Amino acid sequence: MILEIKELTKRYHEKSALDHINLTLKEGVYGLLGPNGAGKSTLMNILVGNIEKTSGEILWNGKPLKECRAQFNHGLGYMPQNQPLYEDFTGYDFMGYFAALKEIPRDQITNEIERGLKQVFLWPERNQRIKEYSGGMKQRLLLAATLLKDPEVIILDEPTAGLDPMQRVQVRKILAQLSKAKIIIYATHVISDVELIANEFIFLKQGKIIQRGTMNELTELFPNHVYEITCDEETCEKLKRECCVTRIQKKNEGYTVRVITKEIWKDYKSISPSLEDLYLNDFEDEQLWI
Ligand SMILES: Nc1ncnc2c1ncn2[C@@H]1O[C@H](COP(=O)(O)OP(=O)(O)OP(=O)(O)O)[C@@H](O)[C@H]1O
Repeated sequence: MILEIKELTKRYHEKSALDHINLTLKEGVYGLLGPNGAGKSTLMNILVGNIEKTSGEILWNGKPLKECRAQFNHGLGYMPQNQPLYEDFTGYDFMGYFAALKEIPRDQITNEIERGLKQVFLWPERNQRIKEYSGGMKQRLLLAATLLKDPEVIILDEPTAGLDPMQRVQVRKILAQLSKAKIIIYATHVISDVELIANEFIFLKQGKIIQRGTMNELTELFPNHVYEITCDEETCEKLKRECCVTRIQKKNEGYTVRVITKEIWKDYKSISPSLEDLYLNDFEDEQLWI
């Protein structure tokens, strides 16, 4: 399975939402990270066929996607942002509706719905109306509908939007249990959602890929720029003014401050960067400083 994206560009009038994107995706989980307006949804909408690209090429197993769109979409599960739900349906009926849309054969529908609802731990609530579901239950139902028919390509646009930390963990666990023989593209600006489950990370900024790689590959590119310094309040304030501070902990002996620096500080011992450090460094101009 191979999805190749070559020089993909999408322009809205003069503005490039995607600017010559090149990506080769094989089986694995890809964390697509970037702030608001980076181009994540545009990329996913082009892949699923909702919008037209301006230029570039997408190949699915070596064939231009436009020549095998029906076949590609047949094995695709897409969970867009802000997907509407039929609030008067029960969870079970909603799955039935999606199963029909996905043309699951009649004799398999019952089993598929049961498998799907159990997978997201909603089987006991299957006969409740969706309007009685919590936000987390609704997201899990949408995920179950997306996973119907066991798609080989799964595209998720902010699947944990609006969820509390426990519910985020639940969604992460469901995704981590899926078969490895899939291409999963998971777009988010919440690092912790993908940090543990993605094999590779793609950082998108203003329509361009600015970083791409495994955690090791990305962190190796960024040695000696992250420090954890124990200091007094005055130094802590100075660091906040002058550096990118990503965490402050108040302790008995003072403050422990996690800092990303542009220069190498020879007097201090650097620590390994986390994915969040890399993200904050790359998108520093778009973040609020602590
Ligand atoms: N229909 C449209 N017309 C004009 N500009 C658009 C349209 N859709 C998206 N854009 C612009 O394209 C850029 C990329 O938007 P996109 O929605 O892909 O970003 P995103 O990374 O998904 O953001 P978010 O995290 O907020 O969903 C933005 O500057 C956006 O304003």
